[in-house]
Amino acid sequence: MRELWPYAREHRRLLGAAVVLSVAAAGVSLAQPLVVGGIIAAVSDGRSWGGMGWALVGLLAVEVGVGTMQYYLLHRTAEGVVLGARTDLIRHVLRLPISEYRRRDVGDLVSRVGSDTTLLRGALTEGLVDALGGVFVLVGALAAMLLLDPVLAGVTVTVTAIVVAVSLLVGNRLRKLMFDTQSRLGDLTGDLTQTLSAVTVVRANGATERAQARLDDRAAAAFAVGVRAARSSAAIQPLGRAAGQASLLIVLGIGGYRVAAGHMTVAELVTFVLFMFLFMGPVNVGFAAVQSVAGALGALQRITEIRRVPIEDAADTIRHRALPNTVGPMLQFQDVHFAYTPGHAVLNGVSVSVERGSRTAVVGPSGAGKTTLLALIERFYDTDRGRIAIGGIDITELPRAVLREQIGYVEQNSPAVAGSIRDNLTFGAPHVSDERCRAALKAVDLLSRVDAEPRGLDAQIGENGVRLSGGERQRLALARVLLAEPPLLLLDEPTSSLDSRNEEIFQIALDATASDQTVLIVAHRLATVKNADQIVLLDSGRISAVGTHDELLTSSPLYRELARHQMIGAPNR
Ligand SMILES: Nc1ncnc2c1ncn2[C@@H]1O[C@H](COP(=O)(O)OP(=O)(O)OP(=O)(O)O)[C@@H](O)[C@H]1O
Repeated sequence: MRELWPYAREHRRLLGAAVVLSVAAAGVSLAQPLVVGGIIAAVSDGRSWGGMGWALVGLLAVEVGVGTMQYYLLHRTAEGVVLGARTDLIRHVLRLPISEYRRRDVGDLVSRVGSDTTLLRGALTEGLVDALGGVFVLVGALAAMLLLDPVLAGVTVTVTAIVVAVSLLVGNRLRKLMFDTQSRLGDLTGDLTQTLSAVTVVRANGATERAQARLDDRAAAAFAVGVRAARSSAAIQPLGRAAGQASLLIVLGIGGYRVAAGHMTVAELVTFVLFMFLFMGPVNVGFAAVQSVAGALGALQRITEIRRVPIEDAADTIRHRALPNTVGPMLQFQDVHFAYTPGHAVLNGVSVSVERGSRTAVVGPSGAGKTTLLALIERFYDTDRGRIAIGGIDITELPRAVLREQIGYVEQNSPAVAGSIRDNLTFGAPHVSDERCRAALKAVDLLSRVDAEPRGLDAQIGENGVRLSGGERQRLALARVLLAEPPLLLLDEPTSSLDSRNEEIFQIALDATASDQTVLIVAHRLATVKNADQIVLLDSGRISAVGTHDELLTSSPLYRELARHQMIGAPNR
Protein backbone atom coordinates (compact mmCIF):
# COMPACT_ATOMS: atom_id res chain seq x y z
CA MET A 1 0.00 0.00 0.00
CA ARG A 2 3.11 2.23 0.28
CA GLU A 3 2.80 2.80 -3.47
CA LEU A 4 -0.47 4.67 -2.87
CA TRP A 5 1.02 7.28 -0.57
CA PRO A 6 2.04 9.68 -3.41
CA TYR A 7 -1.63 9.85 -4.43
CA ALA A 8 -2.87 10.16 -0.84
CA ARG A 9 -0.39 12.98 -0.18
CA GLU A 10 -2.35 15.22 -2.54
CA HIS A 11 -5.36 14.85 -0.28
CA ARG A 12 -3.55 15.21 3.01
CA ARG A 13 -5.75 18.10 4.21
CA LEU A 14 -8.90 16.07 3.70
CA LEU A 15 -7.20 13.08 5.24
CA GLY A 16 -6.09 15.20 8.20
CA ALA A 17 -9.65 16.44 8.76
CA ALA A 18 -10.90 12.86 8.48
CA VAL A 19 -8.34 11.71 11.07
CA VAL A 20 -9.42 14.47 13.48
CA LEU A 21 -13.05 13.46 12.99
CA SER A 22 -12.13 9.79 13.45
CA VAL A 23 -10.49 10.60 16.78
CA ALA A 24 -13.57 12.61 17.78
CA ALA A 25 -15.91 9.80 16.70
CA ALA A 26 -13.80 7.28 18.62
CA GLY A 27 -13.92 9.51 21.69
CA VAL A 28 -17.71 9.73 21.45
CA SER A 29 -18.03 5.94 21.06
CA LEU A 30 -15.61 5.26 23.92
CA ALA A 31 -17.45 7.61 26.25
CA GLN A 32 -20.68 5.63 25.91
CA PRO A 33 -19.70 2.50 27.94
CA LEU A 34 -18.48 4.81 30.71
CA VAL A 35 -21.83 6.65 30.77
CA VAL A 36 -23.75 3.34 30.65
CA GLY A 37 -21.58 2.05 33.54
CA GLY A 38 -22.33 5.28 35.42
CA ILE A 39 -26.08 4.84 34.84
CA ILE A 40 -25.98 1.22 36.11
CA ALA A 41 -23.97 2.26 39.18
CA ALA A 42 -26.39 5.15 39.85
CA VAL A 43 -29.41 2.85 39.50
CA SER A 44 -27.86 0.27 41.88
CA ASP A 45 -27.00 3.02 44.39
CA GLY A 46 -30.48 4.58 44.02
CA ARG A 47 -28.98 7.84 42.75
CA SER A 48 -30.54 9.99 40.02
CA TRP A 49 -29.33 9.11 36.50
CA GLY A 50 -31.51 11.36 34.26
CA GLY A 51 -28.62 13.70 33.36
CA MET A 52 -26.47 10.75 32.31
CA GLY A 53 -29.38 9.41 30.24
CA TRP A 54 -29.56 12.69 28.32
CA ALA A 55 -25.78 12.69 28.00
CA LEU A 56 -26.02 9.23 26.39
CA VAL A 57 -28.67 10.48 23.93
CA GLY A 58 -26.45 13.50 23.15
CA LEU A 59 -23.43 11.23 22.59
CA LEU A 60 -25.42 9.07 20.18
CA ALA A 61 -26.58 12.16 18.25
CA VAL A 62 -23.02 13.52 18.05
CA GLU A 63 -21.80 10.07 16.93
CA VAL A 64 -24.23 10.12 14.01
CA GLY A 65 -23.22 13.67 12.98
CA VAL A 66 -19.46 13.15 13.31
CA GLY A 67 -19.71 9.68 11.76
CA THR A 68 -21.49 11.07 8.70
CA MET A 69 -18.84 13.72 8.08
CA GLN A 70 -16.01 11.28 8.79
CA TYR A 71 -17.50 8.74 6.36
CA TYR A 72 -17.83 11.36 3.63
CA LEU A 73 -14.30 12.74 4.07
CA LEU A 74 -12.71 9.30 4.11
CA HIS A 75 -14.67 8.17 1.06
CA ARG A 76 -13.76 11.40 -0.71
CA THR A 77 -10.08 10.83 0.10
CA ALA A 78 -10.24 7.20 -1.03
CA GLU A 79 -11.93 8.21 -4.31
CA GLY A 80 -9.21 10.83 -4.79
CA VAL A 81 -6.47 8.26 -4.22
CA VAL A 82 -8.10 5.90 -6.74
CA LEU A 83 -8.43 8.74 -9.26
CA GLY A 84 -4.73 9.55 -8.80
CA ALA A 85 -3.73 5.91 -9.22
CA ARG A 86 -5.97 5.54 -12.29
CA THR A 87 -4.85 8.67 -14.13
CA ASP A 88 -1.23 7.92 -13.30
CA LEU A 89 -1.60 4.39 -14.68
CA ILE A 90 -3.33 5.69 -17.81
CA ARG A 91 -0.56 8.26 -18.29
CA HIS A 92 1.99 5.47 -17.93
CA VAL A 93 0.17 2.96 -20.15
CA LEU A 94 0.00 5.56 -22.95
CA ARG A 95 3.76 6.11 -22.79
CA LEU A 96 5.12 2.56 -22.73
CA PRO A 97 7.65 1.56 -25.39
CA ILE A 98 5.86 0.32 -28.54
CA SER A 99 7.47 -3.11 -28.04
CA GLU A 100 5.48 -3.48 -24.77
CA TYR A 101 2.15 -3.22 -26.62
CA ARG A 102 3.33 -5.89 -29.03
CA ARG A 103 4.65 -8.11 -26.23
CA ARG A 104 1.63 -7.78 -23.94
CA ASP A 105 -2.04 -8.25 -24.49
CA VAL A 106 -3.60 -4.83 -24.96
CA GLY A 107 -6.74 -6.27 -23.31
CA ASP A 108 -4.68 -7.15 -20.25
CA LEU A 109 -3.44 -3.56 -20.04
CA VAL A 110 -7.05 -2.39 -20.32
CA SER A 111 -8.05 -4.73 -17.53
CA ARG A 112 -5.30 -3.31 -15.29
CA VAL A 113 -6.67 0.20 -15.81
CA GLY A 114 -10.29 -0.94 -15.49
CA SER A 115 -10.82 -3.90 -13.24
CA ASP A 116 -7.65 -3.69 -11.10
CA THR A 117 -8.22 -0.06 -10.20
CA THR A 118 -11.88 -0.90 -9.47
CA LEU A 119 -10.76 -3.58 -6.99
CA LEU A 120 -8.43 -1.06 -5.45
CA ARG A 121 -11.29 1.39 -5.19
CA GLY A 122 -13.53 -1.14 -3.45
CA ALA A 123 -10.94 -1.98 -0.82
CA LEU A 124 -9.84 1.61 -0.34
CA THR A 125 -13.28 3.15 0.02
CA GLU A 126 -14.34 0.40 2.41
CA GLY A 127 -10.92 -0.45 3.87
CA LEU A 128 -9.73 3.10 4.46
CA VAL A 129 -13.02 4.15 6.02
CA ASP A 130 -13.14 1.13 8.29
CA ALA A 131 -9.43 1.07 9.08
CA LEU A 132 -9.10 4.74 9.95
CA GLY A 133 -12.51 4.87 11.55
CA GLY A 134 -11.85 1.75 13.57
CA VAL A 135 -8.25 2.12 14.62
CA PHE A 136 -8.86 4.81 17.26
CA VAL A 137 -11.85 2.95 18.66
CA LEU A 138 -9.74 -0.22 18.78
CA VAL A 139 -6.82 1.45 20.57
CA GLY A 140 -9.09 3.40 22.93
CA ALA A 141 -11.21 0.35 23.80
CA LEU A 142 -8.08 -1.72 24.40
CA ALA A 143 -6.62 0.94 26.70
CA ALA A 144 -9.91 1.17 28.63
CA MET A 145 -10.12 -2.64 28.94
CA LEU A 146 -6.53 -2.80 30.25
CA LEU A 147 -7.29 -0.11 32.80
CA LEU A 148 -10.54 -1.74 33.87
CA ASP A 149 -9.31 -5.32 34.12
CA PRO A 150 -5.89 -6.35 32.77
CA VAL A 151 -6.63 -10.08 33.16
CA LEU A 152 -9.87 -10.03 31.17
CA ALA A 153 -8.22 -7.69 28.63
CA GLY A 154 -5.31 -10.15 28.33
CA VAL A 155 -7.74 -13.02 27.63
CA THR A 156 -9.55 -11.03 24.91
CA VAL A 157 -6.32 -9.87 23.28
CA THR A 158 -4.74 -13.34 23.31
CA VAL A 159 -7.75 -15.03 21.67
CA THR A 160 -8.01 -12.24 19.09
CA ALA A 161 -4.25 -12.21 18.39
CA ILE A 162 -4.23 -15.95 17.58
CA VAL A 163 -7.04 -15.54 15.06
CA VAL A 164 -5.48 -12.38 13.58
CA ALA A 165 -2.14 -14.21 13.12
CA VAL A 166 -3.92 -17.06 11.30
CA SER A 167 -5.80 -14.63 9.05
CA LEU A 168 -2.62 -12.71 8.24
CA LEU A 169 -1.04 -15.95 7.03
CA VAL A 170 -4.14 -16.74 4.99
CA GLY A 171 -4.28 -13.12 3.79
CA ASN A 172 -0.79 -13.40 2.31
CA ARG A 173 -1.72 -16.56 0.42
CA LEU A 174 -4.94 -14.89 -0.60
CA ARG A 175 -3.09 -11.89 -2.02
CA LYS A 176 -1.16 -14.24 -4.35
CA LEU A 177 -4.37 -16.01 -5.35
CA MET A 178 -6.13 -12.72 -6.00
CA PHE A 179 -3.15 -11.62 -8.12
CA ASP A 180 -3.59 -14.85 -10.10
CA THR A 181 -7.34 -14.32 -10.38
CA GLN A 182 -6.83 -10.81 -11.76
CA SER A 183 -4.14 -12.08 -14.13
CA ARG A 184 -6.47 -14.81 -15.45
CA LEU A 185 -9.13 -12.12 -15.85
CA GLY A 186 -6.57 -10.04 -17.77
CA ASP A 187 -5.91 -13.04 -20.07
CA LEU A 188 -9.65 -13.35 -20.65
CA THR A 189 -10.03 -9.63 -21.44
CA GLY A 190 -7.01 -9.78 -23.71
CA ASP A 191 -8.32 -12.75 -25.64
CA LEU A 192 -11.81 -11.26 -25.87
CA THR A 193 -10.45 -7.92 -27.11
CA GLN A 194 -8.42 -9.68 -29.80
CA THR A 195 -11.35 -11.90 -30.79
CA LEU A 196 -13.75 -8.97 -31.04
CA SER A 197 -11.32 -6.91 -33.08
CA ALA A 198 -11.14 -9.80 -35.56
CA VAL A 199 -14.81 -10.74 -35.24
CA THR A 200 -15.39 -10.76 -38.99
CA VAL A 201 -12.50 -13.21 -39.47
CA VAL A 202 -13.98 -15.41 -36.74
CA ARG A 203 -17.45 -15.36 -38.33
CA ALA A 204 -16.24 -15.79 -41.90
CA ASN A 205 -14.27 -18.86 -40.85
CA GLY A 206 -17.16 -20.33 -38.89
CA ALA A 207 -14.92 -20.22 -35.83
CA THR A 208 -17.39 -18.72 -33.32
CA GLU A 209 -17.71 -22.00 -31.42
CA ARG A 210 -13.95 -22.46 -31.28
CA ALA A 211 -13.43 -18.87 -30.14
CA GLN A 212 -16.11 -19.35 -27.49
CA ALA A 213 -14.48 -22.59 -26.29
CA ARG A 214 -11.13 -20.79 -25.90
CA LEU A 215 -12.77 -17.90 -24.02
CA ASP A 216 -14.72 -20.37 -21.86
CA ASP A 217 -11.39 -22.01 -20.96
CA ARG A 218 -10.01 -18.61 -19.98
CA ALA A 219 -13.11 -17.89 -17.87
CA ALA A 220 -12.85 -21.34 -16.26
CA ALA A 221 -9.19 -20.67 -15.37
CA ALA A 222 -10.25 -17.44 -13.59
CA PHE A 223 -13.06 -19.37 -11.87
CA ALA A 224 -10.65 -22.09 -10.66
CA VAL A 225 -8.33 -19.57 -9.00
CA GLY A 226 -11.39 -17.75 -7.57
CA VAL A 227 -12.57 -21.00 -6.01
CA ARG A 228 -9.13 -21.61 -4.49
CA ALA A 229 -9.26 -18.09 -3.05
CA ALA A 230 -12.76 -18.75 -1.65
CA ARG A 231 -11.51 -21.98 -0.06
CA SER A 232 -8.64 -20.15 1.61
CA SER A 233 -10.74 -17.28 2.88
CA ALA A 234 -13.81 -19.31 3.87
CA ALA A 235 -12.65 -19.89 7.45
CA ILE A 236 -11.58 -16.34 8.20
CA GLN A 237 -14.95 -14.78 9.04
CA PRO A 238 -16.27 -17.76 11.06
CA LEU A 239 -12.91 -17.80 12.90
CA GLY A 240 -13.30 -14.10 13.66
CA ARG A 241 -16.84 -14.65 14.96
CA ALA A 242 -15.68 -17.62 17.01
CA ALA A 243 -12.91 -15.49 18.52
CA GLY A 244 -15.51 -12.87 19.51
CA GLN A 245 -17.83 -15.48 21.03
CA ALA A 246 -15.02 -17.31 22.83
CA SER A 247 -13.75 -14.01 24.27
CA LEU A 248 -17.26 -13.08 25.37
CA LEU A 249 -17.89 -16.45 27.01
CA ILE A 250 -14.55 -16.43 28.82
CA VAL A 251 -15.00 -12.81 29.93
CA LEU A 252 -18.56 -13.48 31.10
CA GLY A 253 -17.45 -16.67 32.89
CA ILE A 254 -14.49 -15.10 34.70
CA GLY A 255 -16.30 -11.75 35.13
CA GLY A 256 -19.45 -13.45 36.51
CA TYR A 257 -17.33 -15.39 38.97
CA ARG A 258 -15.62 -12.17 40.07
CA VAL A 259 -18.93 -10.32 40.45
CA ALA A 260 -20.28 -13.28 42.50
CA ALA A 261 -17.11 -13.20 44.61
CA GLY A 262 -17.56 -9.47 45.13
CA HIS A 263 -14.26 -8.54 43.39
CA MET A 264 -16.08 -6.68 40.63
CA THR A 265 -19.32 -4.75 40.36
CA VAL A 266 -21.99 -5.45 37.74
CA ALA A 267 -21.46 -1.94 36.38
CA GLU A 268 -17.72 -2.65 35.89
CA LEU A 269 -18.45 -5.94 34.12
CA VAL A 270 -21.05 -4.35 31.82
CA THR A 271 -18.66 -1.46 31.08
CA PHE A 272 -15.88 -3.94 30.28
CA VAL A 273 -18.14 -6.00 28.00
CA LEU A 274 -19.29 -2.86 26.18
CA PHE A 275 -15.64 -1.88 25.61
CA MET A 276 -15.00 -5.42 24.45
CA PHE A 277 -17.77 -5.06 21.87
CA LEU A 278 -16.23 -1.78 20.74
CA PHE A 279 -12.85 -3.55 20.49
CA MET A 280 -14.26 -6.51 18.55
CA GLY A 281 -16.15 -4.25 16.10
CA PRO A 282 -13.10 -3.12 14.06
CA VAL A 283 -11.50 -6.57 14.49
CA ASN A 284 -14.54 -8.24 12.90
CA VAL A 285 -14.67 -5.63 10.14
CA GLY A 286 -10.99 -6.46 9.53
CA PHE A 287 -11.78 -10.17 9.21
CA ALA A 288 -14.62 -9.38 6.80
CA ALA A 289 -12.30 -7.18 4.73
CA VAL A 290 -9.46 -9.74 4.42
CA GLN A 291 -10.60 -10.92 0.98
CA SER A 292 -11.24 -7.48 -0.47
CA VAL A 293 -7.95 -6.13 0.95
CA ALA A 294 -6.09 -9.18 -0.42
CA GLY A 295 -7.80 -8.52 -3.79
CA ALA A 296 -6.73 -4.90 -3.67
CA LEU A 297 -3.15 -5.87 -2.82
CA GLY A 298 -3.12 -8.33 -5.71
CA ALA A 299 -4.51 -5.64 -8.00
CA LEU A 300 -1.98 -3.12 -6.69
CA GLN A 301 0.80 -5.59 -7.48
CA ARG A 302 -0.45 -5.78 -11.09
CA ILE A 303 -0.70 -1.99 -11.30
CA THR A 304 2.79 -1.56 -9.82
CA GLU A 305 4.16 -4.15 -12.26
CA ILE A 306 3.16 -1.89 -15.17
CA ARG A 307 4.24 1.29 -13.37
CA ARG A 308 7.73 -0.24 -13.05
CA VAL A 309 8.10 -0.77 -16.81
CA PRO A 310 10.18 2.26 -17.86
CA ILE A 311 8.32 4.56 -20.23
CA GLU A 312 9.47 5.01 -23.79
CA ASP A 313 11.87 7.90 -23.26
CA ALA A 314 13.06 7.00 -19.75
CA ALA A 315 16.63 6.21 -20.85
CA ASP A 316 16.98 8.87 -23.56
CA THR A 317 20.10 11.01 -23.60
CA ILE A 318 19.07 14.26 -25.17
CA ARG A 319 21.90 16.29 -26.69
CA HIS A 320 19.84 18.57 -28.95
CA ARG A 321 16.60 20.28 -28.01
CA ALA A 322 15.67 21.25 -31.57
CA LEU A 323 16.52 20.37 -35.13
CA PRO A 324 18.80 23.06 -36.59
CA ASN A 325 18.12 24.16 -40.13
CA THR A 326 20.91 22.31 -41.76
CA VAL A 327 21.72 21.56 -45.34
CA GLY A 328 22.68 18.08 -46.45
CA PRO A 329 20.65 14.89 -46.43
CA MET A 330 17.33 14.82 -44.62
CA LEU A 331 17.80 11.23 -43.52
CA GLN A 332 20.81 8.98 -43.25
CA PHE A 333 20.90 5.33 -42.37
CA GLN A 334 24.39 4.20 -41.45
CA ASP A 335 24.96 0.46 -41.15
CA VAL A 336 21.63 -0.07 -39.36
CA HIS A 337 21.01 -3.46 -37.78
CA PHE A 338 17.78 -4.38 -36.09
CA ALA A 339 15.95 -7.46 -34.77
CA TYR A 340 12.56 -7.63 -33.00
CA THR A 341 13.73 -10.80 -31.30
CA PRO A 342 17.43 -11.40 -30.67
CA GLY A 343 18.98 -13.63 -33.31
CA HIS A 344 16.29 -12.93 -35.95
CA ALA A 345 17.76 -9.99 -37.86
CA VAL A 346 15.17 -7.95 -39.76
CA LEU A 347 17.52 -5.21 -40.95
CA ASN A 348 21.10 -6.17 -41.67
CA GLY A 349 23.53 -3.32 -42.28
CA VAL A 350 21.26 -0.84 -44.05
CA SER A 351 23.01 2.32 -45.26
CA VAL A 352 21.20 4.86 -47.39
CA SER A 353 20.80 8.62 -47.73
CA VAL A 354 17.58 10.51 -48.44
CA GLU A 355 18.03 14.00 -49.86
CA ARG A 356 16.02 16.94 -48.58
CA GLY A 357 12.94 17.57 -50.72
CA SER A 358 13.37 14.28 -52.59
CA ARG A 359 10.90 11.45 -53.22
CA THR A 360 12.34 8.09 -52.19
CA ALA A 361 10.43 4.88 -52.75
CA VAL A 362 11.22 1.75 -50.74
CA VAL A 363 10.29 -1.46 -52.51
CA GLY A 364 10.98 -5.11 -51.88
CA PRO A 365 9.35 -8.47 -51.30
CA SER A 366 6.90 -8.92 -48.44
CA GLY A 367 8.71 -9.21 -45.12
CA ALA A 368 11.86 -7.50 -46.47
CA GLY A 369 11.79 -4.96 -43.63
CA LYS A 370 10.22 -1.90 -45.33
CA THR A 371 7.72 -1.06 -42.56
CA THR A 372 10.43 -1.70 -39.99
CA LEU A 373 12.61 0.91 -41.67
CA LEU A 374 9.88 3.53 -41.18
CA ALA A 375 9.21 2.38 -37.60
CA LEU A 376 12.90 2.95 -36.78
CA ILE A 377 12.75 6.53 -38.11
CA GLU A 378 9.76 7.18 -35.80
CA ARG A 379 11.75 5.57 -32.97
CA PHE A 380 9.00 3.07 -32.26
CA TYR A 381 12.04 0.82 -31.87
CA ASP A 382 15.73 1.62 -31.58
CA THR A 383 18.43 0.19 -33.78
CA ASP A 384 20.59 -2.55 -32.34
CA ARG A 385 23.64 -1.22 -34.17
CA GLY A 386 24.33 1.65 -36.52
CA ARG A 387 22.78 5.08 -36.60
CA ILE A 388 19.91 6.98 -38.15
CA ALA A 389 20.30 10.75 -38.51
CA ILE A 390 17.74 13.41 -39.37
CA GLY A 391 19.18 16.70 -40.58
CA GLY A 392 22.60 15.38 -39.58
CA ILE A 393 21.57 14.71 -35.97
CA ASP A 394 21.37 11.24 -34.50
CA ILE A 395 17.67 10.65 -33.85
CA THR A 396 18.43 9.15 -30.44
CA GLU A 397 19.86 12.51 -29.33
CA LEU A 398 16.66 14.44 -30.01
CA PRO A 399 13.56 14.51 -27.80
CA ARG A 400 11.11 12.09 -29.40
CA ALA A 401 8.45 14.81 -29.52
CA VAL A 402 10.78 17.04 -31.58
CA LEU A 403 11.68 14.15 -33.87
CA ARG A 404 8.03 13.17 -34.39
CA GLU A 405 7.03 16.78 -35.08
CA GLN A 406 9.23 16.53 -38.16
CA ILE A 407 7.38 13.51 -39.44
CA GLY A 408 3.97 12.78 -40.94
CA TYR A 409 3.36 9.05 -40.91
CA VAL A 410 0.62 7.27 -42.82
CA GLU A 411 0.59 3.67 -41.65
CA GLN A 412 -0.13 0.63 -43.72
CA ASN A 413 -3.61 0.09 -42.30
CA SER A 414 -4.17 3.76 -41.34
CA PRO A 415 -6.02 3.29 -38.06
CA ALA A 416 -8.46 6.09 -37.26
CA VAL A 417 -8.62 7.48 -33.72
CA ALA A 418 -11.85 7.70 -31.74
CA GLY A 419 -13.77 10.95 -32.19
CA SER A 420 -14.96 13.08 -35.08
CA ILE A 421 -13.58 13.62 -38.58
CA ARG A 422 -12.18 16.92 -37.32
CA ASP A 423 -10.48 15.20 -34.35
CA ASN A 424 -8.82 12.82 -36.77
CA LEU A 425 -7.71 15.59 -39.08
CA THR A 426 -6.33 17.85 -36.37
CA PHE A 427 -4.58 15.16 -34.35
CA GLY A 428 -1.19 16.37 -35.53
CA ALA A 429 -2.12 20.06 -35.87
CA PRO A 430 -4.74 20.92 -33.22
CA HIS A 431 -5.35 24.55 -34.19
CA VAL A 432 -5.98 24.39 -37.91
CA SER A 433 -9.13 26.08 -39.18
CA ASP A 434 -12.16 24.30 -40.63
CA GLU A 435 -11.32 25.90 -44.00
CA ARG A 436 -7.93 24.20 -44.05
CA CYS A 437 -9.52 20.92 -42.93
CA ARG A 438 -11.96 21.16 -45.83
CA ALA A 439 -9.16 22.00 -48.27
CA ALA A 440 -7.20 18.95 -47.13
CA LEU A 441 -10.30 16.77 -47.46
CA LYS A 442 -10.84 18.15 -50.96
CA ALA A 443 -7.24 17.34 -51.89
CA VAL A 444 -7.87 13.68 -51.07
CA ASP A 445 -11.40 13.72 -52.56
CA LEU A 446 -13.14 13.15 -49.23
CA LEU A 447 -14.98 16.46 -49.00
CA SER A 448 -18.19 15.30 -50.66
CA ARG A 449 -18.21 12.22 -48.42
CA VAL A 450 -17.89 14.41 -45.30
CA ASP A 451 -20.44 16.94 -46.55
CA ALA A 452 -22.92 14.09 -47.02
CA GLU A 453 -22.75 13.49 -43.25
CA PRO A 454 -25.40 15.51 -41.37
CA ARG A 455 -22.79 16.61 -38.82
CA GLY A 456 -20.06 17.28 -41.39
CA LEU A 457 -16.64 17.59 -39.75
CA ASP A 458 -18.24 16.71 -36.41
CA ALA A 459 -19.42 13.31 -37.67
CA GLN A 460 -18.19 10.63 -35.31
CA ILE A 461 -16.29 7.95 -37.11
CA GLY A 462 -16.71 5.37 -34.36
CA GLU A 463 -14.14 3.11 -32.77
CA ASN A 464 -11.42 2.39 -35.34
CA GLY A 465 -13.35 4.39 -37.88
CA VAL A 466 -15.67 1.52 -38.69
CA ARG A 467 -17.93 3.78 -40.67
CA LEU A 468 -15.13 4.55 -43.11
CA SER A 469 -13.94 2.22 -45.81
CA GLY A 470 -10.28 1.17 -45.88
CA GLY A 471 -9.58 3.56 -48.75
CA GLU A 472 -11.40 6.42 -47.00
CA ARG A 473 -9.37 5.81 -43.86
CA GLN A 474 -6.21 5.90 -45.93
CA ARG A 475 -7.23 9.17 -47.54
CA LEU A 476 -8.20 10.65 -44.17
CA ALA A 477 -4.78 9.71 -42.80
CA LEU A 478 -3.15 11.33 -45.78
CA ALA A 479 -5.24 14.50 -45.29
CA ARG A 480 -4.07 14.55 -41.66
CA VAL A 481 -0.39 14.54 -42.55
CA LEU A 482 -0.93 17.03 -45.36
CA LEU A 483 -2.50 19.41 -42.84
CA ALA A 484 0.35 19.07 -40.35
CA GLU A 485 2.83 19.96 -43.13
CA PRO A 486 5.81 18.16 -41.57
CA PRO A 487 9.18 18.34 -43.34
CA LEU A 488 9.29 14.54 -43.69
CA LEU A 489 6.47 12.30 -44.91
CA LEU A 490 6.63 8.57 -44.25
CA LEU A 491 3.99 6.77 -46.26
CA ASP A 492 3.59 3.04 -45.87
CA GLU A 493 1.73 1.66 -48.87
CA PRO A 494 -0.61 4.65 -48.81
CA THR A 495 -2.44 3.55 -51.93
CA SER A 496 -2.93 -0.11 -51.09
CA SER A 497 -6.66 0.35 -50.47
CA LEU A 498 -7.26 2.89 -53.22
CA ASP A 499 -8.81 2.28 -56.60
CA SER A 500 -7.05 3.69 -59.64
CA ARG A 501 -9.10 6.92 -59.59
CA ASN A 502 -8.23 7.59 -55.97
CA GLU A 503 -4.66 6.56 -56.55
CA GLU A 504 -4.46 9.27 -59.16
CA ILE A 505 -5.97 11.75 -56.68
CA PHE A 506 -3.39 10.63 -54.15
CA GLN A 507 -0.60 11.20 -56.67
CA ILE A 508 -1.91 14.69 -57.38
CA ALA A 509 -2.15 15.47 -53.65
CA LEU A 510 1.33 14.12 -53.12
CA ASP A 511 2.75 16.05 -56.06
CA ALA A 512 1.16 19.18 -54.59
CA THR A 513 3.10 18.83 -51.34
CA ALA A 514 5.68 21.52 -50.78
CA SER A 515 8.83 20.98 -52.75
CA ASP A 516 10.94 21.11 -49.60
CA GLN A 517 8.99 18.23 -48.06
CA THR A 518 10.90 14.98 -48.12
CA VAL A 519 8.85 11.90 -48.90
CA LEU A 520 9.78 8.32 -48.09
CA ILE A 521 7.17 5.99 -49.48
CA VAL A 522 6.84 2.24 -49.21
CA ALA A 523 5.01 1.10 -52.29
CA HIS A 524 4.09 -1.94 -54.28
CA ARG A 525 2.57 -0.17 -57.23
CA LEU A 526 4.72 0.92 -60.07
CA ALA A 527 2.65 4.05 -60.68
CA THR A 528 3.69 5.30 -57.23
CA VAL A 529 7.30 4.24 -57.59
CA LYS A 530 8.46 5.05 -61.05
CA ASN A 531 8.67 8.84 -60.71
CA ALA A 532 10.63 8.69 -57.45
CA ASP A 533 14.00 10.43 -57.34
CA GLN A 534 15.49 7.25 -55.95
CA ILE A 535 14.20 3.75 -55.36
CA VAL A 536 15.64 1.67 -52.52
CA LEU A 537 15.23 -2.04 -53.09
CA LEU A 538 15.22 -4.00 -49.86
CA ASP A 539 15.62 -7.73 -49.78
CA SER A 540 15.73 -9.77 -46.58
CA GLY A 541 16.80 -6.79 -44.52
CA ARG A 542 19.63 -5.75 -46.86
CA ILE A 543 19.77 -3.08 -49.50
CA SER A 544 19.87 -4.93 -52.75
CA ALA A 545 19.96 -1.89 -55.06
CA VAL A 546 19.47 1.89 -55.10
CA GLY A 547 18.70 3.96 -58.18
CA THR A 548 16.00 5.41 -60.38
CA HIS A 549 13.35 3.26 -62.00
CA ASP A 550 15.20 3.12 -65.30
CA GLU A 551 18.54 2.41 -63.63
CA LEU A 552 17.10 -0.44 -61.56
CA LEU A 553 15.27 -1.95 -64.51
CA THR A 554 18.68 -2.32 -66.12
CA SER A 555 20.82 -3.15 -63.12
CA SER A 556 18.65 -5.21 -60.76
CA PRO A 557 17.17 -8.59 -61.73
CA LEU A 558 15.09 -8.59 -58.51
CA TYR A 559 13.61 -5.17 -59.34
CA ARG A 560 12.83 -6.35 -62.86
CA GLU A 561 11.19 -9.39 -61.35
CA LEU A 562 9.13 -7.28 -58.92
CA ALA A 563 8.17 -4.88 -61.65
CA ARG A 564 6.99 -7.78 -63.75
CA HIS A 565 5.14 -9.75 -61.08
CA GLN A 566 4.14 -7.48 -58.21
CA MET A 567 3.84 -3.97 -59.45
CA ILE A 568 0.66 -3.12 -61.24
CA GLY A 569 0.99 -1.82 -64.76
CA ALA A 570 4.69 -2.53 -65.14
CA PRO A 571 5.85 -1.08 -68.45
CA ASN A 572 8.36 -2.56 -70.83
CA ARG A 573 6.81 -5.96 -70.67
N1 LIG B 1 6.39 -6.48 -33.95
C1 LIG B 1 7.09 -7.45 -34.53
N2 LIG B 1 7.62 -8.42 -33.79
C2 LIG B 1 8.34 -9.41 -34.34
N3 LIG B 1 8.58 -9.51 -35.66
C3 LIG B 1 8.06 -8.57 -36.47
C4 LIG B 1 7.29 -7.49 -35.95
N4 LIG B 1 6.91 -6.70 -36.99
C5 LIG B 1 7.43 -7.27 -38.09
N5 LIG B 1 8.13 -8.38 -37.79
C6 LIG B 1 8.87 -9.24 -38.72
O1 LIG B 1 9.87 -8.46 -39.32
C7 LIG B 1 10.01 -8.77 -40.70
C8 LIG B 1 9.89 -7.49 -41.54
O2 LIG B 1 8.58 -6.99 -41.37
P1 LIG B 1 8.11 -5.66 -42.10
O3 LIG B 1 6.72 -5.39 -41.67
O4 LIG B 1 9.12 -4.60 -41.87
O5 LIG B 1 8.15 -6.12 -43.62
P2 LIG B 1 7.63 -5.39 -44.91
O6 LIG B 1 8.76 -5.40 -45.87
O7 LIG B 1 7.03 -4.07 -44.58
O8 LIG B 1 6.49 -6.41 -45.38
P3 LIG B 1 5.12 -6.15 -46.18
O9 LIG B 1 5.47 -5.69 -47.55
O10 LIG B 1 4.48 -7.50 -46.18
O11 LIG B 1 4.36 -5.14 -45.38
C9 LIG B 1 8.95 -9.79 -41.01
O12 LIG B 1 9.58 -11.06 -41.02
C10 LIG B 1 7.99 -9.71 -39.85
O13 LIG B 1 7.46 -10.97 -39.56
